[in-house]
Amino acid sequence: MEKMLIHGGKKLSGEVVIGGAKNSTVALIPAAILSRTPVTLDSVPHIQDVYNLMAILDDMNVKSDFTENVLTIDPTEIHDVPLPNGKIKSLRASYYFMGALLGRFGKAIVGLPGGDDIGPRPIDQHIKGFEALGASVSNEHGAMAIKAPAEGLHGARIFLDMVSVGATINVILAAVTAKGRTVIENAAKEPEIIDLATYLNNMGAKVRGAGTDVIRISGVPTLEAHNSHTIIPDRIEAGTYLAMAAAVGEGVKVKNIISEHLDAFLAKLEEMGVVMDVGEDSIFVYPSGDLKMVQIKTMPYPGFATDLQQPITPLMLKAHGEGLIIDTIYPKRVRHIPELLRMGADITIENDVIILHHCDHLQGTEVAAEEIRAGACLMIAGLMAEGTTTITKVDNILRGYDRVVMKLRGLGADVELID
Ligand SMILES: CC(=O)N[C@H]1[C@@H](OP(=O)(O)OP(=O)(O)OC[C@H]2O[C@@H](n3ccc(=O)[nH]c3=O)[C@H](O)[C@@H]2O)O[C@H](CO)[C@@H](O)[C@@H]1O
Ligand SMILES: C=C(OP(=O)(O)O)C(=O)O
Repeated sequence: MEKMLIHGGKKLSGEVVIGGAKNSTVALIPAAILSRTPVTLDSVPHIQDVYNLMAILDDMNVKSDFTENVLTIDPTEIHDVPLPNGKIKSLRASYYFMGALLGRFGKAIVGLPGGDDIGPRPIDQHIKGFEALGASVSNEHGAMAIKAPAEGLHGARIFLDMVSVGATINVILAAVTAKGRTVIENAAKEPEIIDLATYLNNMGAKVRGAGTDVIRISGVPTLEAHNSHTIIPDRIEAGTYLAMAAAVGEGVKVKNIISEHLDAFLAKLEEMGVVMDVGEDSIFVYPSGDLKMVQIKTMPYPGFATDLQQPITPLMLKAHGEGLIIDTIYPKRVRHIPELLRMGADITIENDVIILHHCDHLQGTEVAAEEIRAGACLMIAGLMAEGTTTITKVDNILRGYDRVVMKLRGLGADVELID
């Protein structure tokens, strides 16, 4: 298994271009099987999650081709096969095949997904949504067996018990071809949900209200893609490079950004004293002076993203005073903390509250990227640290960060992957 070596202490400068959003891409690829014609996606990130989804498509006789940043998917010869195991376990978003297969064939057998180990990640709201649309759902030896009634799925009113990105998307995927009208209340409002709705609507679906907490869907019989879809920029990758630029930059421009998607994050950087020029689709980060400690509470969008609490942590270590992080989405998402402690950070956890203090010196050592954003945190810490940081379990980073070594080197970082 590969390891990432970071020789710390170098200042970064120059430009980095953000790729298409992982969390859009991993929904758009399963959604492609709803189309009766080939689908083209542009601005696709080079991440392992994409290759794993392509392998799952292949199991269904759906051929795909990924050249440069363009992914073409041909679902015209799709076979309706069960997907109980294999690559399904390699990522979280494989659960979108539940909604997509149900929408396309009226049935699905899909193994329980893998993905980041960041505390409990139940899928009860997905199941509640499928059942409301008329499907029966059972757990058969660890795989979900979902079946529409003989007359097909019907529209329904579904009030989600909590705001869930995955459940909102899965219900949309199943409902776009259900008979009648579906209303999802307390829906997630993430930009990736708007991206999915735009893509499906361009195939002939009728999804209204994406980006608000009430989504209305009028079912249509079939979908056909006729245009290429350009994926929105990855706001989490962008936030990671912005935090990195503020921590170890000597002037870094982060390009291909929709800054409105990062409002809560940018407000926190400003509160810390990070100086930025926010342009139309890029942000320039000036070298940091004295930074102020802040308190962060993660919330569903448009609040501060849980996926950015770890990437901002090393930057907070540079600030003076006591800082707090409370992750209300995943309170146990603290797998980066023991690794940072071993690098010399001053951090404690009390009742799921992360308490941070200023730290003058991080020391490179061997640390493990236990999940994707823990990995992002450790990359930034490694760049700040003296000496060499060796990050193990680097697959967790590569599954979601587009060409990360090339991008870091482009900014002047001394980084390499070794076996
Ligand atoms: C592929 C993808 O897009 N992943 C993102 C998605 O994950 P994912 O879609 O899995 O996360 P959700 O938005 O569903 O989870 C939000 C919260 O709801 C809970 N919950 C969710 C569903 C359910 O049926 N029951 C339930 O209790 C979860 O445990 C969590 O506490 O949103 C998370 C929260 O922004 C992000 O960290 C992930 O990067
Ligand atoms: C938790 C994440 O991903 P996933 O939902 O794919 O595990 C993430 O991207 O931070």
